[in-house]
Amino acid sequence: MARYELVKRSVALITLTNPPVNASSSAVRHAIAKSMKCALSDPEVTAVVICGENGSFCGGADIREFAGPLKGPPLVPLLDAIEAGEKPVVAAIEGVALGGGFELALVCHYRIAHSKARLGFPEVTLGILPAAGGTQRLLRLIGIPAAAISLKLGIVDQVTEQNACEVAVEFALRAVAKPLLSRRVSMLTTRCPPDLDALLDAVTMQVKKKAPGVMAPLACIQAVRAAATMPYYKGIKREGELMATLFNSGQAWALQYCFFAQRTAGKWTLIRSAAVIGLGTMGRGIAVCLARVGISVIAVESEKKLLETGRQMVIGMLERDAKRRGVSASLNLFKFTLSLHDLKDVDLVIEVVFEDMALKKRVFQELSKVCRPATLLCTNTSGLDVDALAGVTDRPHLVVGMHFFSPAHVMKLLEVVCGPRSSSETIATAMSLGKRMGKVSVAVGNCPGFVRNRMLKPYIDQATFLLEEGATPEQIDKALEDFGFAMGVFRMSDLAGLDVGWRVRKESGLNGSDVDPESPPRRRQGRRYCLIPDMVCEQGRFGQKTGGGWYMYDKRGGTNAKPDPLIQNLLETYRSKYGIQPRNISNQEIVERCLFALANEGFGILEDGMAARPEDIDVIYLFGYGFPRHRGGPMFYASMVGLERVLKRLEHYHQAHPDVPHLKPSPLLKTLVACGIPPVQKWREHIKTMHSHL
Ligand SMILES: C[C@H](O)[C@H](C)C(=O)SCCNC(=O)CCNC(=O)[C@H](O)C(C)(C)COP(=O)([O-])OP(=O)([O-])OC[C@H]1O[C@@H](n2cnc3c(N)ncnc32)[C@H](O)[C@@H]1OP(=O)([O-])[O-]
Repeated sequence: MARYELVKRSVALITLTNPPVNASSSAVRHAIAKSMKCALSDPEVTAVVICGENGSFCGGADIREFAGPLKGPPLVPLLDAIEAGEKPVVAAIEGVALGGGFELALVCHYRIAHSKARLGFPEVTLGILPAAGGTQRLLRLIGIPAAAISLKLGIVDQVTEQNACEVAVEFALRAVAKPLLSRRVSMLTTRCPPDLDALLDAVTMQVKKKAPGVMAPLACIQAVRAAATMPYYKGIKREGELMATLFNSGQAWALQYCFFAQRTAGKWTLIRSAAVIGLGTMGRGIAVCLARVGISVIAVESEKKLLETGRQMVIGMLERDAKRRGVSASLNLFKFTLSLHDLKDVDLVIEVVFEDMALKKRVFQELSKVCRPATLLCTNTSGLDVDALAGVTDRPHLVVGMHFFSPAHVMKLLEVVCGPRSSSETIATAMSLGKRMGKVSVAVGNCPGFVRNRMLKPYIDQATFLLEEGATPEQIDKALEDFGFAMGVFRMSDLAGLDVGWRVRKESGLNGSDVDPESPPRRRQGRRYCLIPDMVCEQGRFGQKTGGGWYMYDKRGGTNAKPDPLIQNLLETYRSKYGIQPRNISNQEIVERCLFALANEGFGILEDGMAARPEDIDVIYLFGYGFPRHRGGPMFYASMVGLERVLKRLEHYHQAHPDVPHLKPSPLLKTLVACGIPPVQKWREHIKTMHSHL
């Protein structure tokens, strides 16, 4: 609810953390009190800066708490104590400082505001008045009457275009030696015009005319009178009395009701209830994503034991998630069942069963029978044909892919897979549901692997070919990490698990009993194939979860990757078995082969109309594979390198490895080079095939 840290050795930085607007809930007030105590008692700390997380200082008291009894430390003594403290406190205001948030800023000894910050007292719109000294301090600061911008009025000490927090920390360091007395706003005397009574009477008349019968503005005028005529300690008492009357009035209840009603009315949605079929790792993550945004979820499993395990895991995840966000876990939104018949009324179903087409088809056929005709049927397949599933239902237009990435409740990317028969409304609903769940949703076409996984294949293939040719997993990872990836390809594969890819390769006849016995070594289906990943899996090494994969780990689930002599051995044996003379491979070759193959597939995807634009591909890689943001994404990176150079290098590598089709430059890349290399944003104009929905 508030983070406390020491910056520049002597400034205590208190960051309010209560999304979305850092309202001063009881937990936030408690955290402020605790942090201030820490800051004032720590001899290292010479000054304090208070700011809010995510570009918002504080939206005031937490209105949701108004309905219940007051919990946590009351605001007035808390704010008075901040003002009275012996160390300078600076407010760093970005976004909003409203109501109690503005009052918090007013007790700080200095205020630094971003030029776009909004400061004010909207309490009258809630039927109340600023009741933590706001009416008393603001008037002492700016006098009566006052209307102009904050800096001129002297509300803020500095306006900045920069990061207000950083500016405030520097400001705080300079403020350390200065006396605080004149900075305590409650000690100032309100500047009053000589005709105060006449002025306030005139304003009262105006208010009565403009808002007849409305109590809060009139109470505000009385509070202003108190600020003008009484010392602070009496004025604040008067403010409190006026608040007490307003707070329990029907007008305040009605206005606060309107505040929330207005926001609820805007939340119209097609999807109120959903079902998740399959409670494996993915299904559980998806179920949590749905419940987190208030959608009721029916979770389905095929066996009692699996259902019970899934139930316990989901509850654990929800509780941890709710604790982290400081809200209560939405367990009541869940129903767990073994029967698909319970899904007859849901608005949307997400199928997350095993990656097996026949099984998925059976589920979709069954869903067609049990769900009402308007229910959307979504699949979380990571690469199977969405249209083939649509084909077994009675409503192909309502079938769409929603491809989440593991762990689904953490990873931001969602690929919305548009089949040729998915209707625009279906796609729009899936896209908006993704947005509601806080995902970055990208609409993609229905091709094997969709965008993220389709591009990943050539990238990983290159890495394994480089292993054959003489590189080690450590060397390849290091080159990619130096490029900017948080993890190289092998460390990343160990984290994700190697078994899924192994199974997919078996199913597509690339290894196992379906392989043509006549096929030459290290070739499958007419192209180069590296057997090393299969050999690693055959040893039961599936990555971090089994304690070993491309690296070794100290335990199952361990994350500390160490080079494994066993892998080194395996590589040497492999090379000598197939007569490969290992060579020294440069980091440049590693980066070029992996990243140009990745981008080349991206050009292919654009050409096939499976992504609408290069920006979509880049966003998929930023959020779905941790592509280094400062490189812009694979397509933008290619444009930065220069498409001509990318083309030349691909031609060079393809010549050296003619049995690797992924290195053959895509026709779109050639076209773009031939037509003068337009900027990324214009590539779309050169694509011939466009997907109808993208
Ligand atoms: C002691 C002291 O003297 C007194 C007694 C007080 O301090 S009384 C309190 C005084 N403070 C206010 O009157 C500020 C009221 N809020 C606003 O004016 C606006 O919200 C905003 C800050 C200018 C942002 O506008 P927005 O257009 O960007 O988004 P939004 O959709 O409006 O809001 C985004 C989400 O934030 C929620 N929210 C906003 N302010 C909140 C608040 N103060 N308390 C609780 N929730 C709040 C809102 O319900 C919505 O939630 P959800 O719908 O997403 O679940």
